Amino acid sequence: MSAADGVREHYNLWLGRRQPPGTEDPDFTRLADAVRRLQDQFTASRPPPALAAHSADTIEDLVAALAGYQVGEPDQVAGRQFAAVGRGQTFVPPVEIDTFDGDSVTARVSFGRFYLGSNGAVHGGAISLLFDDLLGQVANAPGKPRSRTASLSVDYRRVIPLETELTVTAHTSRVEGRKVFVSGALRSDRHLLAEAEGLFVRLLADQQ
Ligand SMILES: CCCCCCCC(=O)SCCNC(=O)CCNC(=O)[C@H](O)C(C)(C)COP(=O)(O)OP(=O)(O)OC[C@H]1O[C@@H](n2cnc3c(N)ncnc32)[C@H](O)[C@@H]1OP(=O)(O)O
Repeated sequence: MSAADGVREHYNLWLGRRQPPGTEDPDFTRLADAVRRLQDQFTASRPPPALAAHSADTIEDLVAALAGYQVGEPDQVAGRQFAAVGRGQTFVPPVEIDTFDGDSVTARVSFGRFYLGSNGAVHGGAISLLFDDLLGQVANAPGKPRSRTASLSVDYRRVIPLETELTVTAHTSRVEGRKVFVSGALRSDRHLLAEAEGLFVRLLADQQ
């Protein structure tokens, strides 16, 4: 399967499950996209004081409006909007899944200005976050017991450019008892940029 087949919803891997029918929320998806763009614009902008104050007023009004609709984790929408890039989880870099076969995944990602470290390079923590999330999804793919990250090692091979479409892949390399080892790589069209090795430990009943 590929994204070109028009079955993109099949690759919504979070917890390895499709979004329950009837729970799509296009307005929330739009909101999540707006939050991402706000993060990028905020990071990149140097507004005059009046605009900074006006922006703060506007955002504070929005925070107050949303405060009336707080829900617990089971009812949370953010991170569960599978039609949205990055499933509406605006902390994790915006990943678009292309292929997934149960044990391996290929995806694309482009880091906006929000993820700048310094001197033009993507923040190293954002790369670790990308790998933790994607490798974690592979470890928690459909039919597999729930696991958590015990260890994550990242090798930064080259400076990772902002605002450039990159390919990220992950696959289960081996399983030893409760231990699931997942490998990942981030590439540009010319270079290997970073690699990761993750150890995900399957949870015991009292750890769920
Ligand atoms: C769908 C999801 C997508 C998002 C994915 C995001 C994933 C995450 O970020 S999860 C959040 C971050 N991680 C956590 O909060 C986990 C915190 N840690 C824990 O809860 C525990 O340490 C836990 C559950 C991982 C392991 O604890 P426990 O069940 O007691 O395992 P334990 O018996 O010590 O170890 C089991 C095996 O793993 C090995 N192991 C455990 N930790 C490590 C480690 N850090 N390094 C190497 N090996 C380790 C042990 O040596 C042991 O190996 P063996 O069976 O060969 O002797």
